[in-house]
Amino acid sequence: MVRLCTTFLIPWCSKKIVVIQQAHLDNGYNKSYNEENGIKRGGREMSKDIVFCGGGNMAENIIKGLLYKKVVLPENVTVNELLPARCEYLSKTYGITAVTNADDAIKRAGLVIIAVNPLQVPPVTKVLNPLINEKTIVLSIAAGIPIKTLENQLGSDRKIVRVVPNTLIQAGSGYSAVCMNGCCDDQDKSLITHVLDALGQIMYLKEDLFNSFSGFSNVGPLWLYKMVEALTDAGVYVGFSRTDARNMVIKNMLGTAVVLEETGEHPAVKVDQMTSPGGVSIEALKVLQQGNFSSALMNSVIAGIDKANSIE
Ligand SMILES: NC(=O)C1=CN([C@@H]2O[C@H](COP(=O)(O)OP(=O)(O)OC[C@H]3O[C@@H](n4cnc5c(N)ncnc54)[C@H](O)[C@@H]3O)[C@@H](O)[C@H]2O)C=CC1
Ligand SMILES: O=C(O)[C@@H]1CCC=N1
Repeated sequence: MVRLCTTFLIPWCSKKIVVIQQAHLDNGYNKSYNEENGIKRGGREMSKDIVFCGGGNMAENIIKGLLYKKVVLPENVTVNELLPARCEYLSKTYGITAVTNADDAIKRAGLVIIAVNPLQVPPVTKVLNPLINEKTIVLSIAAGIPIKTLENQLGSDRKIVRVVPNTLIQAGSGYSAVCMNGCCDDQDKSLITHVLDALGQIMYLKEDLFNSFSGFSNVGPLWLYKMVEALTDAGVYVGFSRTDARNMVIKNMLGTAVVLEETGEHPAVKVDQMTSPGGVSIEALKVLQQGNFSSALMNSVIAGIDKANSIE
């Protein structure tokens, strides 16, 4: 099951609201990848070929997003992946080319995306080095590998982009952080923006904020998943079925996000409005404060950022 975003206009509000709805993988999301299933050739596809080095989870999520949003056509995507079984899966599922040696495709590519684990980056850049040229954009999503390191391996005259990708690509919501070296120009920036737009929102950041971005925004869904889990358990504890409890929590979470985004109000204002004197909410809030909820979250964010700093 994946989630698709649909925009609706609601009567009392001039802005569009994004409503996340569920769709079965086999019924829609996947179909649009495959031209035989009637993919429409819009006018926004990239004219350049994309090569992914590494065809793991992140590469697959990005490919899904790009194909679903029609940023590229399947015939313009090649994956260079070590594992033959993975190549077979990716090419069958998405109609793209996935091979263990993609040297020719790399030579032709406008954009090469490094999507291997950080320790696997040096062997990949060694392969790329003789195959890319000063026009190729090399975009790396490898956590904790700075642009300087990539420049050392590929040449400081190469166009290099570093991205910490959104972890909620499936929902098309969540920020990706981007920075690029001095070889990239405005045209490269608009191409990268166009590509990353398909995954969610984009934030251009100085590279020295990347570890903080990883520990705060990229890890972000983790705290929300844990909150859904804990609240669902609480719902079960007080007698609701697990399904009902989960549904209630998820709708509350979606609704809360919509209210905050649409009104721009501080969450404390909304809490003030909910807490009637001597009522139920203020009682719940008192006990939550005793559990040091805010402090636990802040410490957890800091721990993630510390870890990111220690890896780099
Ligand atoms: N998983 C996540 O939520 C996030 C991951 N990242 C970064 O994305 C990168 C990829 O992560 P995942 O997709 O989760 O890893 P993964 O382990 O699922 O995928 C890596 C793939 O690269 C292949 N590979 C290894 N060496 C290769 C080589 N020399 N040539 C071609 N293919 C090779 C492996 O066989 C594997 O399929 C990592 O650097 C990670 O730091 C960044 C943000 C979030
Ligand atoms: O845990 C990690 O290393 C990365 C950062 C956010 C998601 N995965």
